[in-house]
Order: sequence, then structure tokens, then C-alpha cells
Amino acid sequence: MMKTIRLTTAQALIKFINQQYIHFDGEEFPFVEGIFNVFGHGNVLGIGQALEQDSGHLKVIQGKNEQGMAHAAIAYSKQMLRQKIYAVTTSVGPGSANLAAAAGTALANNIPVLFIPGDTFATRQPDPVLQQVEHEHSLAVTTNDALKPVSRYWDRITRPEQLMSSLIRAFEVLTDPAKAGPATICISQDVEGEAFDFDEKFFEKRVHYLDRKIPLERELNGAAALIKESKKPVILVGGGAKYSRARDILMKLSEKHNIPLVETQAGKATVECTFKNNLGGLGITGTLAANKAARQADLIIGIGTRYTDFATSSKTAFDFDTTKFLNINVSRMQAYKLDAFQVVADAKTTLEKLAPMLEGYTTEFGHTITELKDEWLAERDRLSKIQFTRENFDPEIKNHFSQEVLNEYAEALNTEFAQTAALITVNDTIDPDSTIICSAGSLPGDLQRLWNPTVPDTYHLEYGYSCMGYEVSGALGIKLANPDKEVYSIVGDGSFLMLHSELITSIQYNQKINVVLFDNSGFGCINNLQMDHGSGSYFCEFRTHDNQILNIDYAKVAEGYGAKTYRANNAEELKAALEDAKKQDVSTLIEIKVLPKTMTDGYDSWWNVGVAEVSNKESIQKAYQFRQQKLEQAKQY
Ligand SMILES: Cc1ncc(C[n+]2csc(CCOP(=O)(O)OP(=O)(O)O)c2C)c(N)n1
Ligand SMILES: O=C1C[C@@H](O)[C@H](O)[C@@H](O)C1=O
Ligand SMILES: [Mg+2]
Repeated sequence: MMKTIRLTTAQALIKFINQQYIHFDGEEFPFVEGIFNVFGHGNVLGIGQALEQDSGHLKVIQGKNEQGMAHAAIAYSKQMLRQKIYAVTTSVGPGSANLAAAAGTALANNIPVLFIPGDTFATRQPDPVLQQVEHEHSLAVTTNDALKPVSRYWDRITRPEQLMSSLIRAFEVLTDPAKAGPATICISQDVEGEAFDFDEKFFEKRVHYLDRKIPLERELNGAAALIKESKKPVILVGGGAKYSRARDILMKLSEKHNIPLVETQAGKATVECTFKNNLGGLGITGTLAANKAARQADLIIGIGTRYTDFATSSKTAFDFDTTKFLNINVSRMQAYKLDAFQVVADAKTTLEKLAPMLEGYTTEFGHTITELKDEWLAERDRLSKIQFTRENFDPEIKNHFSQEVLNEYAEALNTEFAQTAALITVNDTIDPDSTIICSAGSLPGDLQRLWNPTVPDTYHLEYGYSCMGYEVSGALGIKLANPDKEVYSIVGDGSFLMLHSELITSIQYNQKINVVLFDNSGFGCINNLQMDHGSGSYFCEFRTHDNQILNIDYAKVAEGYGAKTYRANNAEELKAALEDAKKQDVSTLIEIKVLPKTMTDGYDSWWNVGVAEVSNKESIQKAYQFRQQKLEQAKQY
């Protein structure tokens, strides 16, 4: 006879989550590490009660903002290479609406995370409850419907027994590398507390196998033939290569056959920068070395990449008349891109199986790879030494601000520090096994070009959604994933202002993070974007009503939270601050005032952005014409 156990829906949820395990490369471990919460009336009496009664092995952490704590959960999962996750529970209405940007972040980056927002009453007896939106056309639509387009899996639970099939579906999605993304299970707030006699079998230990998908013989033969036919193949290392742990085989193949490696933001630091054939980032935020290699390529071997516009320079990075594509990806959808020959399989396994099939093959790159790399390293060295001068200063981003305006910034922010010099100082000073995190603004470009990670998996860029606010929140997730290492949030002033609530959570739970704040008093990269396309400087600088540059004391803000803080406006101060920050047990914030327009510019790349077709400015008309010319060279799809 079936044995049952009487539990509330929320108690059953927590009991089930505790029993989910992952099996990967012979190792088995619990899949859900913990749960972040912001309680409200939509979850405190259901999920809150269940956790208070028995949270099992779950670590329970109180977040400060739903988006922030969800970003922390996403960063944890990404840093754990998608093999362990945190769940996130929110209240109803605004609490769940705050999840939307984070859900988009998880979806665009293919990161598994479990979202459990509360939902409106299933009985509808007290409707409309506080925070319930009302539609005239339907009572069935709630705020949580807004999460559907940003969830890989979405469900609403209005009866306790629905939970069983819903959770099984959710965990199947969460543990499938080809589909990984956010699973959102919305539970009616009354149903969270309703009891049901659950089949005990539902709570038995479940093991989810992260098996490596083996390539077919047809796929391997086709891939090997393409590589052997090519004279100048280039390997594009995407996030999938990192998740598959393909570092060693990538280096082996690259070295043996003299194939250059170029990287996407998600793939960077799969292989350390010191590897001789690693030419760094490709595309809009790429290095000149990688972009030059890509132009010469007759075959791009895209490994675990989504081919976003940033990686492909809006489909202009390659000579599409002559270049072929070979895509190795666990996702069929991704493998189909750019009319590629498709290998729908695990990256590491595929490369290992290809290795013996390429015996005797060498590319025609010869010494070019080393020459390109040396040329780029010289450029990086130049960028590390940029010195501001009050006269005739020629910034990297040219012809936007006059010397007068640059001097005004130097005066107002009391700094002469260039962003490139500051960033390379950070790179040179922190311990090499520390992880850095970033996501939005001008810093992702500088990082992809200039950051030299000498230890694999120490570079964490969310550049699928580029969501401002991920930088500080995500640092907390990385600390939870790597408790014994330092983590540095590399963040612009705009992103910091948008969301940094989980800095407080890090202090509250003694999870030390370091915030390195680059303050150029504005939305710098967007200001560059508008001025590059013929517009004026319009609402992207942080200026007061009477046109004064905002000068915010961020160190003081963080000091108020209990962080150890520093102000560093030159290399010496910055080195000293970084060294002292290493010694602290509490979270730190280093405020660096940097000059606008001193970030890196593009290197032989182009970004397709919408430009006004008609306008009253000649400069915008020119920008529009330039775009039309570029589009003629771009692949159409
Ligand atoms: C949530 C969100 N809103 C808006 C944007 C668009 N956006 C991208 S970068 C940026 C400005 C970033 O400013 P800051 O963090 O100071 O970096 P900077 O470019 O100055 O280095 C904006 C508004 C975004 N990426 N994410
Ligand atoms: O619009 C954007 C421009 C990019 O330069 C920036 O890094 C990104 O955050 C963004 O949203
Ligand atoms: Mg800024």
C-alpha cells in the first residue's frame, strides 16, 4: 500500500529540494545548496514556516532586494559551473516583479536557478489582496505572468498535489545543460500552507545525471574533415567550453596543431591568458590580436558559443564569403547558427574524440599567432601607462570632450587617473586566484581586452544580459561558491547606484566581498555610444540642475553599511588600498575616481545599433550612412 506523509505544499517543496542530487564525472553531491529569501505575506507563513520547521541541509540567507539576491544565486550557479544552485523565494506582487530582470539574466546566460515567488489566492476569497493587480479581462492573470518570457520553465501551483509533477519537470530542466535556465514555480499563497497526503516515494533521493553527450561518428568525421581541409582555423572558446571543463584538451589541440584560441566573455579564462596561443577576447570588446586572427580565418570552430553580436561584431568579424563554421554545442538551437556544420554534443568529449583524428595536421598560422599576441601585449602595456595632462590630452575615446571638459572632471573629481591604468593596476595587485566579476558599462570591454587571468575560472562576466546591478550582488554568490578566495566586484558608479543592496547581506553573513568602484560620474559607455553616433552629450553625464559634475562620496556610503573603505585616485593609493583590503575580514569598498573617455576604444570591430534615419544633425546623418555601409558587409542572418 502507498505510504503517505501529510505535509503542507511548502513543507513538501523544501523536503523535495533537499533530496535532489547531481552526478557528474563520477561524483555525486546535493544540487541545491541553499535558499535566499525576502519574506512578505506571500511566502512567510507558507515557505517561511516550512523552512523554520525543517530546512534540512539548505543554507537559509536573507536577501535585501529580490533582484539582488537572485543575482547572487545566479552568480553562485555560474561560478559552480552550473552544478549547484541556490533557490530564491519571494513574496507576491512587487516582490515577484523584482525578479524579472534577474530571471532574464539567468535565461540569457543559460544559468540554472530555482525561483519560487508567491502567487495570488487560489480560493480568490479575499481578492483583491494587497499587491494584487486586477485585470478586467481575466482574474487568472497575476504579476507572475510577467515572469513567463524570462523563465525557461514556468508553472503556477493552485493545488498541493500539482507540486509533484511540477517539481520533477523543473529539476529536469535545471539539470539539463542544453536547456539550463531559470525554473519559476509560483505558488498560490493560501496553497503554500494547505496540507496533502504526499506519496513518500516522491521524497526519495533523486540523482540527476549530467551525462556528457557523445558525438556521433558522422559528426566527428565531418568535423575532422573540415578542420583538415582548413588552412587557418580559429577556435572560439565560449561559455559551454568552460562548463564542460575543456581547458586541457583545448590547450593540447591548440598547441599540437598551432590553432589560435579566441574567447567570448563567458568563455574567457577557460584557458589562462599565459597560454601562448590564447589571443583573448573576440569582437566588439575584443583584442586586436583576436580580431585580426578572426579576419584571416577560413574556419571558425565555435565551442559552446551563442555567437552574440558582441562576439561577432554584429556579424562582421569574419569574411563570410570564405569562412566556414563548425559548431560544437549541446544545444541544437545554438549549433545551427551561421550555417555551421553541427556537432550537437559535449565540448570536452568531442574534442577528445577529435584529437586522434587530426594526427599530422598543422595550420598555416606559423609564427603569426605569437606576433599577434606580442603586438597586443605591447598595446596593453601602453594602455597601462596612460597619463592625463591638463593640456593636449588625447584620450582613448577621441573627439567627444574638449580639454576644458576633461579638466573640469579632473578638478571636480580630484583625479588624473585613467581607467585603463587603474584596471591594470588592480590586475597586477590582487592575488591571481581571486575571482573578478562584472556585467555592465564600459568595464566589460576593458576587462575582456585588458584583464589577464593567469588562473582558470577566475573571470566571471555576465554579458548575456549585461544587467546593471549584477556586479555587487553577484560577488556575494561567488563568495558563497569560493569561500576561501577573494572576490572583487569591478563596478561602475552607474551600476553601483542602480543596485548594491547585497553588499549589506555580505557584511551581515560575514561573506567578505571587495567592491572596486570606478567612478567617472556618469553612464560613460552610453555617453560614448551617443557621441560616437553623432548625438551630443545628453543625459548620460551625472550633472546637477546647474550643470555641476556630481561628486558622490561612495566610500562614506559603504562605511555606513559597515564596510572597510578606501579612496584611491592614483596607482600608489590603489595598490596600498588593495593590499590592505586583502587583510580585512569584512567586506571592503575601494572608490576610484577615474576620468571619462579613458576606457578602451574598439579594435577593428563594429556594433550594429539603431541610428535615426532622419535627423536635424549632419553628424547623425553621417552616422546613419556609415551604418548602412557596414550593413552591406555584414552577414544578413
Ligand atoms: C539594468 C540595466 N539598465 C540599463 C542598462 C543600459 N546601460 C548599460 S551600461 C549603462 C551605464 C553604466 O554606467 P556605469 O556603471 O557608471 O559604467 P561606465 O559606462 O560609466 O563605465 C547603462 C545605463 C543596463 N545594461 N542594465
Ligand atoms: O547598452 C549597453 C552598452 C554596452 O557597452 C554595455 O557594456 C552594456 O552594459 C549595455 O547594456
Ligand atoms: Mg560611470
